[in-house]
Amino acid sequence: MPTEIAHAKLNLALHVRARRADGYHELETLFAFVEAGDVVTVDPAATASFTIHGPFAALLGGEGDNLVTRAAAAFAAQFGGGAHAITLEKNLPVASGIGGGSADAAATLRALAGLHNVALDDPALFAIADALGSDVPACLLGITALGRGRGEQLAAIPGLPGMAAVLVNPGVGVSTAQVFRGWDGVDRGPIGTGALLDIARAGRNDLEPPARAVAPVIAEVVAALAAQPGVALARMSGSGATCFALFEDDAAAQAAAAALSRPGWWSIATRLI
Ligand SMILES: C[C@@](CO)(OP(=O)(O)O)[C@H](O)COP(=O)(O)OP(=O)(O)OC[C@H]1O[C@@H](n2ccc(N)nc2=O)[C@H](O)[C@@H]1O
Ligand SMILES: Nc1ncnc2c1ncn2[C@@H]1O[C@H](COP(=O)(O)OP(=O)(O)O)[C@@H](O)[C@H]1O
Repeated sequence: MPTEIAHAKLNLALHVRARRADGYHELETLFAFVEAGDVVTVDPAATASFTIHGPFAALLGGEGDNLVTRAAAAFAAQFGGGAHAITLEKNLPVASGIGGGSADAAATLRALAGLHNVALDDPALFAIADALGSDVPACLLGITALGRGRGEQLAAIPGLPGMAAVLVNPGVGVSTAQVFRGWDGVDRGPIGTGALLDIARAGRNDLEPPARAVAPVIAEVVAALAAQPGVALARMSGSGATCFALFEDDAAAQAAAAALSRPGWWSIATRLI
């Protein structure tokens, strides 16, 4: 049964550079992925079906409109391949800045591409990902990369595989569009050059102030992560509200995840891939 992990995405830094006429924003972002993720399974079937289960399934409001089924429909329109039985194990919080929906769509495309002998670097597959959302091309590749444009212009960069990471979501969903609308319009400059951890630490997430205005608890989460022993970087990811921290070792990450376990909060220790 073709199974793909929809790895959670982190924005180790996210610089908003300009507002565009098409309603999107010009970004520079350091994309990284962690081991933790949703799980998508795709099987050829006589009739199409889609089921969601897992800890955050209820937050998706049923099996109707979903980035997984949208990805499957776009794949079928382009490449054919017949009907599929698709399941989604929803382990990641929804609308949370770690690209859960984007990662699910990308995992669906990877599974279908594998089943139907479509190369992962097929430009038509990339075009489907691009049309599904700004983060879907990055999730399709699933590698550490510098993203430009609205996030779809990708250049691979050396990552930090195995580095310990903690993800914490304070249980509030925030709208990506609303957070972008709250950006103050000030271009604070590009991401630097050098080793990933150095340029990430020297960078910032320009969406953190507008996200904090929507969900003030984000400031508390970042401060709590930054105060943990062994922390190398603590920041909000994407448009929030999930925050992450990178740690010297797994033991420090596990201790931090335990220290940040509060009622209504989701926290996990994982690793960069
Ligand atoms: C902020 C980021 C950073 O990686 O991540 P998330 O918070 O979603 O995880 C992404 O840029 C989000 O990408 P994605 O979630 O795919 O967004 P899309 O569906 O393309 O766009 C949703 C809305 O966000 C705004 N948007 C998105 C991307 C961008 N570069 N500029 C924008 O202004 C637009 O208002 C758009 O209508
Ligand atoms: N499979 C999916 N998983 C998560 N969200 C989905 C999915 N399909 C559609 N969505 C919708 O996409 C929106 C963005 O979700 P998500 O990708 O989790 O957030 P973000 O892009 O902020 O990380 C949510 O509001 C949700 O309703």
